[in-house]
Amino acid sequence: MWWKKVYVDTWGGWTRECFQEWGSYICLVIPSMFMVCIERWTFEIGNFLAGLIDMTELGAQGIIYELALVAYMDQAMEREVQRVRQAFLSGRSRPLRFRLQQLEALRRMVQEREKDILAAIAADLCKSELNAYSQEVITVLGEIDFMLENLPEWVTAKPVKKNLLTMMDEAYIQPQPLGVVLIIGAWNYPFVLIIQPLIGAIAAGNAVIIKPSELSENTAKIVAKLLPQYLDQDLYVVINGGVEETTELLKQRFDHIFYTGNTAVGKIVMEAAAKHLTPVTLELGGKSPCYIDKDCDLDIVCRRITWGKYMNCGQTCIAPDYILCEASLQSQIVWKIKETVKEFYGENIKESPDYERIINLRHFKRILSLLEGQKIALGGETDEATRYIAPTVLTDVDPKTKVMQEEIFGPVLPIVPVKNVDEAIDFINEREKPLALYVFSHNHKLIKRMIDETSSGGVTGNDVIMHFTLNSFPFGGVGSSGMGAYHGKHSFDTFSHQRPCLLKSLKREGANKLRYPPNSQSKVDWGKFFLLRRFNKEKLGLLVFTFLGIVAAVLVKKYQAVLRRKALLIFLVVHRLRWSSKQR
Ligand SMILES: NC(=O)c1ccc[n+]([C@@H]2O[C@H](COP(=O)([O-])OP(=O)(O)OC[C@H]3O[C@@H](n4cnc5c(N)ncnc54)[C@H](O)[C@@H]3O)[C@@H](O)[C@H]2O)c1
Ligand SMILES: CCCCCCCCCCCCCCCCCC=O
Repeated sequence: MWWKKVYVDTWGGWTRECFQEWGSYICLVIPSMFMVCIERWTFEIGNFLAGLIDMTELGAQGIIYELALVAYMDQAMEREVQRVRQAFLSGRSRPLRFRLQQLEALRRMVQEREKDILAAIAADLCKSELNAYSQEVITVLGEIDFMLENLPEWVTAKPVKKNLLTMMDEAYIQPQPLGVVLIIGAWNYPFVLIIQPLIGAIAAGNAVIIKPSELSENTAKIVAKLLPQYLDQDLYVVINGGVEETTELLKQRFDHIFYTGNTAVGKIVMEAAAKHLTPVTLELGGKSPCYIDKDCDLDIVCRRITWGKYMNCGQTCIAPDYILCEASLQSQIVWKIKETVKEFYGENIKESPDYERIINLRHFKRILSLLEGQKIALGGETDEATRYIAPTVLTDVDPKTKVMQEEIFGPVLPIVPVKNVDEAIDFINEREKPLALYVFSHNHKLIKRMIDETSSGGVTGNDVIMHFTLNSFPFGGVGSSGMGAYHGKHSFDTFSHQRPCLLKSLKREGANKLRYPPNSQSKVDWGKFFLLRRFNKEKLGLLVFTFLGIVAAVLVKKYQAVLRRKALLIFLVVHRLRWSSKQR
């Protein structure tokens, strides 16, 4: 029956997760039209009954339970966000000491539970634990250390330059937390993509709801299990679930939404955020081009591209999506990539612990469909049972074919021949702005030109991926590859409000009279003088005179005692001279 599927999906997804995590249970088994499933004690009884009755046999009543579930989910989401907001409003996430403690606790979690985390990532992506460590855990630990080192400096108020009207006042920028932040993660680097933004959000003093990707379910589960054991349970909450649950979650009001994933869903997230005027950071994808100039060392170039393209089986947002180069370079590139693949993964790639698998059957089939009608110069072997796709290179690819119309996100590397760098630049500029751009050449000027004449989220010259590792860089897209950025200080800024604070004195009202009504030409002239530093020529003399007067007054006040002594001395000397001349 159709409802069974819906029912089982829901039961098997967020609902079960959520109730397990909250330590309460759901009641759905009272065979009656009047099912009530709101309060915890009801769930406890219901859960007991659920053990006794096979719910899938309940027929039409299942539909009612399903409706009750949806209604419950609405309320549950709302209550959960409310709970986190209350925790934020308590103010305890704000003090620097608390933020540092939480970041240290997070670091402890990663270190103490490293094995569990690596096992979960490995299970989701068929990834070796060594690779999971170097691609995800290192990044997280590095980011925490960087935050702990710099946070005390970042949280302090920064004085700003003042104008003549505020020169006697206190003016500074105070970074402040935004409030409750929603972080939605993607499956391809399932740990780092939720924990790295979490680090920034904690550092900035926010409360956070994390929604990991349902496709990397092992990592989603381990994060939901571990975080409450180490972090404040009311401020930092994990909600697991799929599209249905994320849709419910997006109906709630947040103070910032940080989303990582594909561009189409990015639009859904932004639309939902717009209903509450919630600002968003969208870490999206796209087709990242890689231009290879003929003036370069092809051995090194191909080794670096092979590493970045086939890492995580091509499922990396900033993997080189396709190569642009002169047609004559193609065969050499294919040959050198082939040699490198052998060097990296051995003769039998399937046996290599360093070669991952495609996340699910849907993506497997999607990637296979991109190969149709293409000239496969390397690879192309596949195995549906294990979702294996060999490192593949396509040559002489027509830009109009499907493989060049969507982000590949798999181990398939098309080469599109271009005549020269001019054509490569035009090719890039005619398409959506990519998340990353790569250019290889000995010619530094050519690299600079490529950077100046194109746009992309980030660029690496003579390598791939590596700009991601530098946390002094803002990491993010531009145009359809995203908006906003994070990593290091950029994360802190993303999750902070830069609040301008001006503290005036209630004294010196004389100067303030200039801005009070009634207005006059003279007041406007003074305004021009104070704010624009522009002088009315006719009044220049008067201004200079006033200024000199002020200077004289200040000097007199400051050197009063000295002047008095000097005046007395002069008087005595003059008096003495006059007296001696009289004597003569
Ligand atoms: N810029 C980056 O940092 C970055 C990093 C990783 C991946 N990506 C991009 O992400 C894409 C791959 O990820 P994905 O999108 O397949 O991941 P995904 O399927 O895990 O989806 C991402 C998140 O969106 C949620 N989601 C999916 N459909 C939804 C809907 N209809 N409404 C609301 N929420 C929904 C999912 O639950 C998940 O949490 C690629 O385009 C890749 O380039 C970008
Ligand atoms: C000596 C061993 C050094 C190991 C470190 C090597 C650096 C590895 C860098 C991996 C970077 C992973 C990229 C993650 C991108 C995630 C965002 C997009 O999907």
